[in-house]
Amino acid sequence: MQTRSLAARKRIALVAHDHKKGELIDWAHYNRDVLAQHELYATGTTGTLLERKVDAPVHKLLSGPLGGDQQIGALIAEGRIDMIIFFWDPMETQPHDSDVKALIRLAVAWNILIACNRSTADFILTSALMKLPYEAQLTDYSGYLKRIIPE
Ligand SMILES: O=C(CO)COP(=O)(O)O
Repeated sequence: MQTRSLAARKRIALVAHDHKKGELIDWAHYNRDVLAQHELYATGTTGTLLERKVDAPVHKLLSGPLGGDQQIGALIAEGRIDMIIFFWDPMETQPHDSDVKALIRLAVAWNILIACNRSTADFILTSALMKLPYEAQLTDYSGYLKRIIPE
């Protein structure tokens, strides 16, 4: 079984759509002491707002619609993100809906922790595993990679 090792210090990506930014920033401020123990990433606008409320450095990527969601997806595929807190807006279509879907898909494909609402984020952040190393089991894609493509 292939696994991915998560260190005690997790690499967490935080992302929120515009109507959900207030909720995410409020949640992050409330949990700032715990979040400061981890390595934080965020899409551009979310990251700028976060830095003011969380006493910790934030790796800011591009704004979501300009490629930030895809950058997080790439980091997931490279094994460089452990967890996403993604407060996406269920009441509004986004110009980059395909990117949002792709990001959620990669999180599932790579068995990444993902919270899409505040309650789930609360349960994840208060898990005893947040302070411990963890071996995440990965789906075996070798059959897919070795599939025969007729020439
Ligand atoms: O659109 C987003 C996620 O899909 C968030 O991007 P921003 O944080 O740059 O607003």
